[in-house]
Amino acid sequence: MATKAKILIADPLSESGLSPLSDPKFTIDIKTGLSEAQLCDIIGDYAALVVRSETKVTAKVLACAKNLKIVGRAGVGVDNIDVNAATKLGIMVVNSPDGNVIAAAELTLALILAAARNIGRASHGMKESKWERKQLVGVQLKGKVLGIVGFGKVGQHVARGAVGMGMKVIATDPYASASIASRLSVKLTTLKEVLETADFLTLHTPLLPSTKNMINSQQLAAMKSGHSIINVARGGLIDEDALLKSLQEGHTRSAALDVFPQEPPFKSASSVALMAHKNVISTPHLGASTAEAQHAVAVDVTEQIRDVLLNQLPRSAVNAPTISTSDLEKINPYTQLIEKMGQLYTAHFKHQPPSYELIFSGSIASVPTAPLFAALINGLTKSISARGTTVNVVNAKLVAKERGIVVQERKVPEDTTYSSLVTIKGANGDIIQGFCSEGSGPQIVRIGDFETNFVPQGTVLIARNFDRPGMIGVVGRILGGEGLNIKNMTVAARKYGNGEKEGDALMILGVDGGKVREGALREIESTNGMLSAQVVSFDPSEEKVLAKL
Ligand SMILES: NC(=O)C1=CN([C@@H]2O[C@H](COP(=O)(O)OP(=O)(O)OC[C@H]3O[C@@H](n4cnc5c(N)ncnc54)[C@H](O)[C@@H]3O)[C@@H](O)[C@H]2O)C=CC1
Ligand SMILES: O=C(O)C(=O)COP(=O)(O)O
Repeated sequence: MATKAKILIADPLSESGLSPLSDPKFTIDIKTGLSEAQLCDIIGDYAALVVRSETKVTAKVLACAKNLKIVGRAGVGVDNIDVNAATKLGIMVVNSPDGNVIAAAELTLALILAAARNIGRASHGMKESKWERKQLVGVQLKGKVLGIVGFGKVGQHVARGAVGMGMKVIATDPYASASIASRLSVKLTTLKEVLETADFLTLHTPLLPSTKNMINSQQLAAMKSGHSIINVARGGLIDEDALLKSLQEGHTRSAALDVFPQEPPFKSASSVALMAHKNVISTPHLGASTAEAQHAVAVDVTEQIRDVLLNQLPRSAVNAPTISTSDLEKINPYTQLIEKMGQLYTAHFKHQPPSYELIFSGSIASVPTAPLFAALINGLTKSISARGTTVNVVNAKLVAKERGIVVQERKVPEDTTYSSLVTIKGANGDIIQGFCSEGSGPQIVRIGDFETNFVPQGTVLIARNFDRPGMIGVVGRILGGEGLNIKNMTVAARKYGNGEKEGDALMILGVDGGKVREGALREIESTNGMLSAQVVSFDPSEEKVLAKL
């Protein structure tokens, strides 16, 4: 990396968690509390952005982020990030799916206890010299039913604690594992049964269009009288006006809320009225706020930012495939190979068929191939896309769809002509083949009907000519006249199709000393005996990169 990659930390992060970024390749700016406009003004300079739940990473912010490769969410929920907009722009979004789970579950347990024993009201009264022993008689948790909506990581840990306190725990989650539930002595059931049986209801789903306002007046009415509701997930899951009405009617006994539709909630009339109710305990989104959780989420995210800025795949991307480090090591040389094969395909065959077969033979057939698909799309579209368009594992599928490119992948592990061979075959039968060797990296072994063996690097001129004496000399003279050197040369003979009957060959020349001008290329092409000529420039900066992101 020639220039330092700039990283913006836009929400408060644990200082101890920043150590993965203490590398001379990076500069870190900490600027918190920025408005959308302020963020738009400065984000263009940054390669990485780190946020928690406060900063809203909107489509507008992302559109201004011309150099942004990655947004790191130091926490679980990514509802403050426009993930779709990021995906379209090829910007990776990563989070920390585990770092604050225990913290969120422990706050939930604290709030269940607080709601059962009126701790908020009692503490508040004591500050006002009120000794309210009679008014604040609570309920016992042992033997009561805890209903969990969303039996993921936080929900499961809450269940462990609640079972430990002698509660009966039931949960609803369409994707929950029955074996985990049974191991934790939790009954998995429908939302209807959870609502009808729970004495305490706790929410642990993400905020999604399908979960927004999932607890509304209808659901509250279905619950038994005297229940308590705890929300340490997201404010938008509960209809606040409906909950306030239910509290006012005494149908809901108490509520404990850590999260609100707008945060801070003080400008929202609904939130303010709800928080003011005597049986509501509220906390300022403290679910993840323990020293341990903040250290864990910061390390989790800064490590991934470091990896992505060094062109490696992260371990928990929200909008890209996750690939193990060992698979990634195997894939890396092939991402370069396939990107170059794609580039060669577009340059040499001068057309883009609507569909391709991407065939992996030998050992490469056994690794996950999503980055290789992305490398193909990048290579095929590189010379014909607007400059600066990023194609990577994040947006490759979208770019392919937009350009109407369909790729069928085929894996043939038993084919071992080479230890690993990659074939790109267009719908009309045009083929490029290549493999990676340990010593010299990517190599091209077939272009169309011609068998060859060359390393795709630097500037390469490919000319098809009738196989007759003097052709190489002509090309050498024209290039020499342009001040260009031929640094290596391979002649590829026809091996496939009509074999030698055509009487032509491919000349593949590595050219040094500058660009091959369009005029020189036309002069070569119009030489008697020459059939076609193209130049492909393989970007030297990409020779060393790992899986392209
Ligand atoms: N207050 C705070 O500071 C914190 C809040 N959170 C919130 O808690 C949420 C849950 O976190 P994790 O358990 O780590 O996530 P998770 O992804 O492990 O679990 C979420 C579960 O919700 C389930 N789900 C989705 N839609 C559902 C529906 N309609 N009905 C029932 N279940 C549904 C999913 O199948 C999944 O099992 C996060 O999305 C985040 O918004 C997380 C950490 C801290
Ligand atoms: O991780 C989550 O989803 C949280 O809600 C934690 O939010 P925070 O990082 O504390 O702003």
